[in-house]
Amino acid sequence: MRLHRTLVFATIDSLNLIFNDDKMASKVLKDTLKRDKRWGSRDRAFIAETTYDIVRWKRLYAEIAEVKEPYKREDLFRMFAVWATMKGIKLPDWPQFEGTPTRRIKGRFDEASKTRKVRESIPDWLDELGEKELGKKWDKELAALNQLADVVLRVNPMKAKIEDVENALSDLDIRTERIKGYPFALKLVERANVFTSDAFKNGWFEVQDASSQKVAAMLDPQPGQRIVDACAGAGGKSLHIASLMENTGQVLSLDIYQNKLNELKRRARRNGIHNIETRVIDSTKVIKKLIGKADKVLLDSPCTGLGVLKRNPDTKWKMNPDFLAEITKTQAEILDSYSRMVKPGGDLVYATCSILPSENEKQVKAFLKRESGKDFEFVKEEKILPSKSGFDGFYIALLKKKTIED
Ligand SMILES: C[S@@+](CC[C@H](N)C(=O)[O-])C[C@H]1O[C@@H](n2cnc3c(N)ncnc32)[C@H](O)[C@@H]1O
Repeated sequence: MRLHRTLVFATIDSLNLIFNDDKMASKVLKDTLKRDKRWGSRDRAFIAETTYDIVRWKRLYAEIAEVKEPYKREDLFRMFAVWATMKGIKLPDWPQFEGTPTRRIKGRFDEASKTRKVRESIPDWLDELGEKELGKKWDKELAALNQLADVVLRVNPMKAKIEDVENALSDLDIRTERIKGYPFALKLVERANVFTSDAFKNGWFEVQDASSQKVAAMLDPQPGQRIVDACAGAGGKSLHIASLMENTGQVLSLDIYQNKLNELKRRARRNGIHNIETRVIDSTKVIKKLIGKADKVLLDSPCTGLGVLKRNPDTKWKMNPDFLAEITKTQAEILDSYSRMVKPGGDLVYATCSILPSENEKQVKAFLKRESGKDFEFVKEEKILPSKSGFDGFYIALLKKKTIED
């Protein structure tokens, strides 16, 4: 592989914004990739994949390159040189790479790999937290969370059948595979930009990880029901739920951010979905008005996002040790307050994209012991571990609200 100056420079610029200006990787890349219209899909893929790789392995590469934060521009080039050397890519004779000790890099890699937190490239506090919460399982999960995420699609049954999407993408030379046990999922055999396809523009599918597709399945929405998706965000789960209800009944999608709900509405239009109504939670009244009104409530709760590190590797650098305490408090408040929307005999699904017991099963157990949870009983839960599923880490619990006679 030959390295192109503009692409390497765009990668270095992106890393500078992510590491030194605390910008989110996804947002930085979105902007960077708009910079030059002449870039083809391979050029864009190079910038995005290389940037994400170096973000994922930041601690390991920094240790090998012997650079410390805040990274100067030449430090970022040294980290890039480590990335290229580890991939077996020959460095060009640019001044930025002068004197790179290519042979020593491999030796330093072996040395650095002896310590888990350096080998797996994770901050000390997060490594300690993972071990405290997951014990021996942490080793395997941490390694799995450093694997590149697959691109998984969810076919929208309101617009297309799974074979329609397979054929449409195959016409564009994009190969897909079905995933056993996930009726609407298609996995891309190789990464590709599917967003420019007509099939996507016409709402035939959304990009949604396989584990995330299990959340609506656990909720088991039925046509005609009234379902509240209380932390709906941009609507990944709302769209799935609404499509399973075949555009009947009502999905009420709530969030504290109006801009996310606006995006949800745009996606619903593209998906041909008409049974979603959005409401921003701007006061406690929004929830109060809905007490006892929903057949089912989904709490796809805000969380540390530790289950989706393979997709968002910058989370591990942006999170801080206080965040877990803050977020578990919010999760408990959400459970206490929003569970009141479930009608007697109705269902409550609590989900996170985390693998930490304190955000998951411990949170549910504590809720069931509190006054607010006394009318609910535990039905089942699924703990999806990245090492076992190969997809994102998720937790999903189903609780039932007792009927008045109970
Ligand atoms: C895990 S994300 C939801 C993802 C979304 N359900 C999807 O499938 O695309 C959690 C969401 O909870 C929202 N949120 C945070 N605090 C909240 C609160 N107190 N009440 C309701 N939503 C909240 C966030 O804005 C975020 O969109």
